[in-house]
Amino acid sequence: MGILEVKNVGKRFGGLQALSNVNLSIAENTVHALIGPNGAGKSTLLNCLVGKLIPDTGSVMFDGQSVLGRTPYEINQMGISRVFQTPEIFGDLTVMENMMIPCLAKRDGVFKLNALRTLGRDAEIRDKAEQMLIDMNMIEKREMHSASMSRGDKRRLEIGMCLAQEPRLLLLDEPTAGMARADTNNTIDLLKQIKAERDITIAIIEHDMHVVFSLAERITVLAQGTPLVEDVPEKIKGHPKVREAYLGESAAAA
Ligand SMILES: Nc1ncnc2c1ncn2[C@@H]1O[C@H](COP(=O)(O)OP(=O)(O)OP(=O)(O)O)[C@@H](O)[C@H]1O
Repeated sequence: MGILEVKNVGKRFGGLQALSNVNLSIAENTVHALIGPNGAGKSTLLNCLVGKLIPDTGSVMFDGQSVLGRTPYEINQMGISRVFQTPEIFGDLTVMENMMIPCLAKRDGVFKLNALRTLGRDAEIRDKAEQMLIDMNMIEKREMHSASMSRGDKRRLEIGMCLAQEPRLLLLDEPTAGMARADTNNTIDLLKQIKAERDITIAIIEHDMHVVFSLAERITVLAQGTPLVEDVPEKIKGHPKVREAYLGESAAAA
C-alpha cells in the first residue's frame, strides 16, 4: 500500500465533472509526477489532497488515515506540505525570519506574527532555522530581504520552509513555472538533493517535461479528469495515449 491512496475520487464544479474515478497510489519515498494537458484536473486533485477542496465521491488516505473532513492545517500536521505555484513567503521579512516561522509552527503548533520580535532570542528556533538554511545552501543569504531574491531563490526558500515542518509527503505544484532555465536546473538539483538526504515522498505537478523526466520515478497522466496511464518514465515517453492526450488525435496518428 502507498503512503497516499486515492480511491474513486470525483469532483464536480457545476456542470463540469473536473475529476471522475481517480485512483492513485503513491509509494513511500518515491518521486511521483502528475502530468496532463491544461484543465486535466491536476490542481483540483492536489486541492482534494490538502483539504482545500472536498471531493464529492471517493476516499483519500494518507498513511492509513483519511484526510477527508480535515482542515488544511490538520492535514499539514499529519505530514503533508504543499509548495504553491507562486512562492508563499513574506517579502518584507529576511530569509532567516521567514525560515523561523515554520520552525516555530512545527514546535508550538501555532504561529503569531508578533512572535517574530522575540524569535531571534529563541536559540532552539534560531538553530533549527540556521540548519535549514545550511541544508538549502542559503545561509549566506540569511539577512537578505526575501522580496529582492531571484525566483529560483524564493522557491528554494519556500521549499526549505516546507521541509522545516518535517513533512513525509511534499506536494509541488509546478515548482519551476515561470523560471529561467538556470533556476529550473537549480531547482531540479535541489529536489534531487532533498530526495537523496531525506526519507520523503514527493508528488509533483509539472508541465516542463525536462523537470518531470529528470526527477520522476513514476508518472500518472491525467486527461479530462481521469488517469489515462501510469507507468515508469521510459514507458510514458512516446506512449501513444499520452501523445493523443497532449496533441489531439490527428497529431497522434501523424
Ligand atoms: N473552483 C472552480 N470552479 C469551477 N471550475 C473549476 C474550478 N477549479 C477548476 N475548475 C475547472 O476544472 C477543470 C480542471 O482544472 P484544474 O485547474 O484542476 O486543471 P489542471 O490540470 O491543473 O490545469 P493547468 O495545467 O492548466 O493548471 C478546468 O476545466 C477548470 O476550469
